[in-house]
Amino acid sequence: VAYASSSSPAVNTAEAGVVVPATMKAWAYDDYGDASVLRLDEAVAVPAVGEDQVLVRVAAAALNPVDSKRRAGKFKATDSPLPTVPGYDVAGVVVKIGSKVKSIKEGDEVYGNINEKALEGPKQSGSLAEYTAVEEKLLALKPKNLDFAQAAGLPLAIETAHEGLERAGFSAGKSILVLGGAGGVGSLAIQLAKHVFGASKVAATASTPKLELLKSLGADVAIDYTKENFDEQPEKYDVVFDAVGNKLSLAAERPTKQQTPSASPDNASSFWGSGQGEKAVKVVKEGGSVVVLTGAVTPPGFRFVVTSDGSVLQKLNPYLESGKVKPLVDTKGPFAFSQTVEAFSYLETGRATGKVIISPI
Ligand SMILES: NC(=O)C1=CN([C@@H]2O[C@H](COP(=O)(O)OP(=O)(O)OC[C@H]3O[C@@H](n4cnc5c(N)ncnc54)[C@H](OP(=O)(O)O)[C@@H]3O)[C@@H](O)[C@H]2O)C=CC1
Ligand SMILES: CC[C@H]1OC(C)=C(O)C1=O
Repeated sequence: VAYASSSSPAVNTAEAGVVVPATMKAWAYDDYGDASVLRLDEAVAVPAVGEDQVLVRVAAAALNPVDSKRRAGKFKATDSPLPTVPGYDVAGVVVKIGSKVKSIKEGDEVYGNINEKALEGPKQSGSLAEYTAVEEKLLALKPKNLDFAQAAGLPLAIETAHEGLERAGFSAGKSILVLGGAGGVGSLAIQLAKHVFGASKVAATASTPKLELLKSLGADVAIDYTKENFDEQPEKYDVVFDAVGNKLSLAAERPTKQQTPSASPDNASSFWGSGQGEKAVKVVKEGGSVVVLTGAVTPPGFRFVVTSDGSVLQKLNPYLESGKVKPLVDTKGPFAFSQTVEAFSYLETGRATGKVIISPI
């Protein structure tokens, strides 16, 4: 199947000893729907490389909720044309560079989120493939101490955590409550707040089995949301970061699950949380802000959509290479490339601890 490419078709030829095939294996879908629309295509055209792009031989990819929401057609109005090869996060080796590429060379080990604007025309040919083409400005050199699977899980989640903290004006000496501290974004929001921004206090929520994990990431206080409601605590915070987000209902709309102390995560298992933004405003200090990633938002809450930026990864690389900030890979993975549907099904339970990784590819 040929995929439209944003650049003039380039002939994939042998360059500098690297043989780039004309076709590749990739996961794709022709229609919107649940994970059953995914198919493994053995002969997808290797994407052409624009003058400002590089071609990456994919070693690992990470799944994000936006992949599932996009496949469900939630953003079809601004999506690129079908068929789609999904996947935002990539880690791999550069095998071809465009004529205007300056800071990356063939053989470099890189990582990044391949879609500058997550919902506005995401690439038709994504990272769940043997090759993907991506703008140099969206990539950074992989941290030397991380393997490809660990690196692949960082870009979109760490860029979201970083952008949310920046937009909230978070800074040293401030306090923060992270809702959903065990997730891809939440686990990085805790670490960045504590170890990069210099938080005076970090509190976070998760279910019972994950409380010690929150502490290990840097949380001073771990709140078990199955036993207590964070919005009934007396403490108030300079920033509340809602990294739980909203549910993904592929089926007909269901009533929003109200979080109650007796609720167990299993009751919410098919949801990405139930949008905690409204309750978050009850525990934010006067003049503080609430970071909302999806769903309803009321002031002092704000919502944003992550922008991919290789320079943010570059800036955070020292924290990653020193071990101050660590990737969290869900131990059910990494999933084999052939197990991508199973991996999406697991992600869509809303119970992933850190990132769901596909590797090797
Ligand atoms: N606006 C934007 O640009 C972006 C938006 N998002 C959105 O943010 C949300 C989170 O994304 P991501 O981190 O990748 O999601 P994940 O799939 O990684 O989140 C899974 C985690 O959520 C936790 N969780 C679920 N419900 C609750 C709850 N009620 N309270 C506390 N923790 C809970 C689970 O912990 P447990 O098992 O203990 O419940 C689990 O560890 C999604 O809705 C996503 O679409 C993400 C990135 C960018
Ligand atoms: C509405 C926010 C949307 O954008 C991303 C990247 C998600 O995961 C979303 O839900």
